[in-house]
This record gives sequence, structure tokens and C-alpha cells, in this order.
Amino acid sequence: MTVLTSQPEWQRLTELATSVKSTHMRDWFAEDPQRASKFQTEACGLYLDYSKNRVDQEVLDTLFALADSQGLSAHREAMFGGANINNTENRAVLHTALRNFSGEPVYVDGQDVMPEVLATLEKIRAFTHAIHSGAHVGYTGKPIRQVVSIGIGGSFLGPKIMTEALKPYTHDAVKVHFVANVDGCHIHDVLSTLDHTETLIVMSSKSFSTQETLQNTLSAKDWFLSQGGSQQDIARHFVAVSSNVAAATEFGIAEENIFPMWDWVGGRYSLWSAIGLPIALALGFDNFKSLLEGAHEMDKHFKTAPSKQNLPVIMAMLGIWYRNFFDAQSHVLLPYYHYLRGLPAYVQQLDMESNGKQVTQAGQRVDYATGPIIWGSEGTNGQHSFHQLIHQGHGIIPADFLMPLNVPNQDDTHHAMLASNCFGQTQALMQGKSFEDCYKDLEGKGLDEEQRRSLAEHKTMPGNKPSNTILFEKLDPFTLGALVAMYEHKVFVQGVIWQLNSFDQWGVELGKVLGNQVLAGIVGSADHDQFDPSTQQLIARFRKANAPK
Ligand SMILES: O=P(O)(O)OC[C@H]1O[C@H](O)[C@H](O)[C@@H](O)[C@@H]1O
Repeated sequence: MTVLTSQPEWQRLTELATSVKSTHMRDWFAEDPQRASKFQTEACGLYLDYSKNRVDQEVLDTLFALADSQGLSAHREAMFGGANINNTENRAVLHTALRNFSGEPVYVDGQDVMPEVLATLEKIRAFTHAIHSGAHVGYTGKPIRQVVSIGIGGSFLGPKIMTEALKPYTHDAVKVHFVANVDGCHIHDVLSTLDHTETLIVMSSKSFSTQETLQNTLSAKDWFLSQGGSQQDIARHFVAVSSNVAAATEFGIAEENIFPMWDWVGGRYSLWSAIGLPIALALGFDNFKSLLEGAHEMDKHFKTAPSKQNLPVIMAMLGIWYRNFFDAQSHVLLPYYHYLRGLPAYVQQLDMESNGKQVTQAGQRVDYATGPIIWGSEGTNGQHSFHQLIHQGHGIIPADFLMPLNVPNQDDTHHAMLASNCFGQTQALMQGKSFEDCYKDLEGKGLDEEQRRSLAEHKTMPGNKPSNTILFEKLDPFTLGALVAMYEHKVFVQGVIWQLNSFDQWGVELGKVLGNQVLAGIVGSADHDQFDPSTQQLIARFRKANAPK
């Protein structure tokens, strides 16, 4: 038994789970008229109703006690304080410094990083202004009207999804396009619509070694040259964001066109760094800064609020409850807001790349479940497809429903329907529909007794399915910053409980290495014997299909 599962709080939670499993949430609501008002809280513009969860006060208190026993406060201080908590890469984890507007220094290895963070922010501001004002023009003197942001993973999802979520705040000076996939169709489709004389390429790669991003940038460079641009014109049309300035310079990006970042910024936590440059270009610098300010507000809340009012802590501990004591395999995110439709994909990387681990920070294999599968998509669409499994499938899938109370250009009829569906789903998941009610509904429908009972069985909804509802006035940059930071800290807290290093990603690193080895096999520069028979067969089939005709 590991230290975690032998904790008295863990043992107590195991006992509590047994009794909670035999209780229906609808009985709790019936017994306690105050339940809804007890289990709700609000911070940084986000309102959380977590009353439709399979918890009572004792469960919550024990979950918070577990967080204390795992040293959450000390771990939190270590992260904000710049300790090397990413122990397998010997790095600090300081995305919070990128949005630190407190005026306080943040030290890494004895050096205050804030001056370079603020200098880079100023560089983003000045560059964004130069593009928007037309001070920075393309090589023919035309203003930049199109931006192509090339990156993948954290160098793609953050900028793309934040830009999409804040569509109503779009600056009209430029249109920003995002390319990630190495599948040539993607970059081809984007570039084929653009005029190279008014296009800026932003190449974003923390490591400057990611195959997809390097290749897409090379293709963009070839396109630029083939359209009539020259080598020396590249400086006006290509910029890079990277922590590997040497590699970026060697690649041909002029040094003044490189926006720095640092190895203490994890890829999936990097949208707050210069990786967010495309966000500033798409929305204007003030909106980008407001996004950072919202995240900073959430940082302050996370650091100071007691557990029972602390949004990330509550969300994290509810997740632990279901993952470890109810065997929930996945967690679904359901944004009821079209522009926020990318959030599940964003949190998917954030959560699954951080806590998809089975070895503790100390290098021991765990004997408990860790990070769940994160998935989801926009409501109401999912109600007409996969919600079926959430309602009536085996086991439970805890859900986060998210919705703005007001939307831009609001059509009240549409918006009321959106809200009613969102709230209605949480109600249906919680209450379900009993066999007795379904049986009653079938009276006088011409069924014999056996048919009636059987159909009623099919229609019965067990209910007792947990959900959080997160509401906000509107999704402005500040609120989005707070929302994303809330999920970051939720993932952090869960990593602390599970004793994981949430900040490395050796699994995806291996994928990168193997991809390059197979590429060598495909182009014929590596011996095929090194691959397993199945992979050899696939390579052979591919080579045959692509052999010179
Ligand atoms: O920014 P880059 O160095 O190109 O990395 C892009 C992505 O690469 C890897 O797949 C990592 O797992 C991601 O966390 C990272 O965001």
C-alpha cells in the first residue's frame, strides 16, 4: 500500500463511498432545502454550483482534509515560489509568473524573472501595435492583413482556442489562421487563400525541434519564396516564439524577430507567454493583457481562499472522489456556448498530458487510479448524441456544464433555450426518471403487462449522475483567463494528491523519437530490420504506393 492509500482520510473516504453509493442525490435535495445554497461558491467572475454531486458535508470535509494531509499548501507555495517541482526535468513551473501583476519578484535559481517577463510582454505589445497600425508593413509596403500561426500541442491549442472563444473581441486589422497538423492538406488549404505580400507567419515552438512545426514553417517559407518573396524579405514576414533562440536563429529567423520564452514554462501552460502572440494579434494587446489579468486573479484566489471556497480545490477534490472512489474513467466538459466549443480539447491536453502518469514523483508505481480521460463538446449538440451514455450508460461520467449568462448579439429566444437545455440536462442527470413514473406514463398505450414493464425498464433513467455547473456573466478575456487558470490549478491539485510530476510528458516525447525513426525507414535511410514485423509491413506498403511511377 502506498503512503496515499494508507492515509486515514483515504480510508475514511473508502468507508463514506460505500454509504454514499446507496444514497440518491434526489433524496438529499428532498431532505435538505438548503442543499443548493450550501454547495455553491463564486470567485473571479465564476459561479460554481456543485450541489448536484454525490457528496455531503462530511465527504467534502474529508476530501479537504486529504488535500491538507498531502501537503497541498506547501506544494502550492513551492510552485508559485519557483522551486524545481518538475523534478524529472529539473525545472521550475512558473506559468503564474507570466501573469504576475503584483509587482512582486519571482525567483528562479536566485534570479528575478519578472524583468524579462515584462520586457517580453512589452515586445508583444509593441509588435502588435506595429502590425495593427500598419507601421510594420510587408516587403512591398502593404500592411499585414493575414497572420498564419504555426505550432502544435501547447503552441497551438492555447492560442487557437482562446482566439476562438473570444471571437466577439476580434480586432479587425488582421485575420489569424492556425496550422498544426503535419498533414500537408492543412497548410496548403490555409496558404492557398492568402496573398504572401500581406501575410505574417508566426512560428511557435518552445523547443524549436518539433517536426510538424519545423516542416510547416519550411513549407510556408517555400510558398513565400515561390510567390515572389526573396530571402531578405523573410525578415518582414516571419517571426518565431521559442525558448531555443540559437536554433531559431540558425533556422533563419532574424534575432530581433524572436520572442523569447523559458524552460520554466510548460508547453501546455504556455499561452500566457509569447506563445500567446497570435492571441494579441487577433484580439489586440489590451484583450490579451486582460486574459492574463483574469488568470492572475485566479492565482490569487487559489493561493488564499480556504478549501471550502476555493474553486480549483473543490473541482479537484470532487474529481478525486469520483476517480478513486467511484471508478469514474472519464470526465466530460460541456460548454453551452458555441465560441467556447474548443475548451474540452484545451483541457484535454492540460489534464491528460499532466496527470496521465502511473509513477509517483519519487519514482514509485502507483496502486490507485490517476488522471481520467477528458472529453466533451459544445451543448446542446451533444444532447442529441453522446449524452445518451452519460444518462443511461454503465458507471458515472462526472460533467462540467459551462454557460455564460449573456452572449454577444444576444437573441433572447435562442439564449433562453440554450440555458433551459443546459440546466435541464443537469437536472435530468441528477434526478433521473424512476421505473414507476415510466410505467405510469405507459398506461393506456395498448401494451400488455409484460411489454409495458419491459419498455418502462428501457425508459428508466437512474439519475444520481454528478455534475458541476459553472456560470459567468459573459465570456470576456478576463473571465476566460480566470476559467483556464482554474482548470490549470485543478489539475495541479490532483497531481499533488496523486503524488505525480504533472509537468513532464515522457510518453509524447517517445512518440516524437519513434516518429523520426520511422520517417528514416520510409525515406529509405534506415534499416527496416529495426522495426517490428507489423511496422515493416506498413512501411513497405506505404513505400510501394509512393514509389516513382
Ligand atoms: O512548442 P514545442 O516545443 O514545439 O512543443 C509542442 C508540443 O510538443 C509536445 O508534443 C509536448 O508534449 C507538448 O506539451 C508541446 O506543447
